Amino acid sequence: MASQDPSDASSLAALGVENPTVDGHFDIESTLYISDSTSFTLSPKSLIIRATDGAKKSDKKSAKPVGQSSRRSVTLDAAAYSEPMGGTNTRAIALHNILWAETTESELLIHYAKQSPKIGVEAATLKFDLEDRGHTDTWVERLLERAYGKAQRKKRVKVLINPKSGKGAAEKIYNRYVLPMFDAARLDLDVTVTKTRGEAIEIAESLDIEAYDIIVCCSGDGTPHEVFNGLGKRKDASNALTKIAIAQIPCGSGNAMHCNLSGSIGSPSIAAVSIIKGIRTPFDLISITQGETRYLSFLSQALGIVAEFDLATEHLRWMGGTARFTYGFLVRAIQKKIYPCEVAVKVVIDNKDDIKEHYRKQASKSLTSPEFVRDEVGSESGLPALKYGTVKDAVPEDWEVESMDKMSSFYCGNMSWMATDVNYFPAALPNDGCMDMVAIGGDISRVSALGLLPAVENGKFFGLPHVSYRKVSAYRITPKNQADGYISMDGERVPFEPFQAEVHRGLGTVLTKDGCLYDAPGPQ
Ligand SMILES: Nc1ncnc2c1ncn2[C@@H]1O[C@H](COP(=O)(O)OP(=O)(O)OP(=O)(O)O)[C@@H](O)[C@H]1O
Repeated sequence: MASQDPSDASSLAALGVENPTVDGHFDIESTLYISDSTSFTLSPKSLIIRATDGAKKSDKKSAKPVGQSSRRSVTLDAAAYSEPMGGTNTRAIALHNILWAETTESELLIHYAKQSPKIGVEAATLKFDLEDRGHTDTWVERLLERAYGKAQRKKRVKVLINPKSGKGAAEKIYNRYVLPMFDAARLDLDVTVTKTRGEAIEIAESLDIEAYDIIVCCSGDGTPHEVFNGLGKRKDASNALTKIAIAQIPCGSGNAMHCNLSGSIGSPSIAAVSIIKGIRTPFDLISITQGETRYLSFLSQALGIVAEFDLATEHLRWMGGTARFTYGFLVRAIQKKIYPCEVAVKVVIDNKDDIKEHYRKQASKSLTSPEFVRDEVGSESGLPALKYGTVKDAVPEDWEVESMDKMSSFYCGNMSWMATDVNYFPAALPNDGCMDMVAIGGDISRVSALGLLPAVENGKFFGLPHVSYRKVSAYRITPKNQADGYISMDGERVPFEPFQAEVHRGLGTVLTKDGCLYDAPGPQ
């Protein structure tokens, strides 16, 4: 059934709202009237609230804390209707930003993430008097269905806060910007502030995986690395890595995971909304074997320029991620340092046009029905068996072996963004069973070397002729003729020794916005 449009279409257009009507009429099922003066309409992407001045309520004292672990009242948005629109007040809130909705005896409450120029978004609540209850409860459920889509509501969260990450402000960041959002969305929270290095490994290793849905790391990338490895040490590792999704609130010096999954430039409150609304997505993980050890890498492996500037410029952390990245890269590019090595690779796609096509196909599937693939694992297995053995075994015959005597930078990535503004692996996908490998020879000119970084920043890096970009499923790298050097694994230093890497398709789980892709523009 449809009724005449109760709103002013030009007002909605002025708000940038998509047309909420069906054939020029409002869908009555999506519209709720709670009084003569107040109506709510669900459009495909927004909640449209239309109310006359008399409908607003601004009693701050009546704002109640929400969620069981609230230590902070949500903000009552008294100024919500301060945008007069042609005699009425009309307001649109993106469904992505609707955190929760509920009714009391006499009120309808809508908790949402309100745009904030300073911090991205902040928790706020709209309250309305319920004069006519009508089908309000049914409509509230419909609102939540639309606002959450495929995302799980009321996720049960183990929060790990690393108080030493970044500038040491993780606890403050969590309490100020994240907790109000999580409380508003009714997440079930269990918080631990880590006391020592490596504690996140132990927590993940002994976690009751039936009691939680996600682990949120308020940290840099070192803590998620520990969490993946803690889950990977369990007897039921494969099950645990499938069951528990890992997420990050950016609190460290490197927050690449967050950049890939919520696309924001370091806003903890936007990251919180991405986690609340995040859709479980199978995520490839990589087994690394080095010496006698085996562990998991989720982000990247590097040897050469990238590893050296990342690890050898720790003393320059005060510069901030991008500036330090730029500085370290430039210094080493000018020096034309080389890092001879042998690389043996199981190549999947070695042609940039085919890689673009591979990405395009996956991206178009995300709009319809994404297909997820998880490698087969035994029913109660730990980590999956290694298909290609370890670094100590013979190199498989079908791998391509190259002696790179003038290697400048070897970088292999499992996600797109390696830092804010550094989309080094634009073709990376969460669940294609491939790592993206970029090798750059040391014999390129200084001018070309200096052009690499701006190209990473302006999205032209992928297309540069001297950038070799391949999709691979396994490789081994063996440094040659160097007593010592830097190898970086997810940004952490590991021994300067040969290592082998192998992808396990969909072994892990993350939360993405669309359930399919990283929040990155793709290869150009
Ligand atoms: N209370 C603590 N004291 C000291 N180290 C800790 C503590 N809690 C966690 N850690 C360690 O801090 C390391 C780095 O953490 P994380 O990556 O989260 O932050 P970061 O600021 O980005 O650091 P880095 O740049 O060194 O990776 C992890 O290896 C973790 O084990």
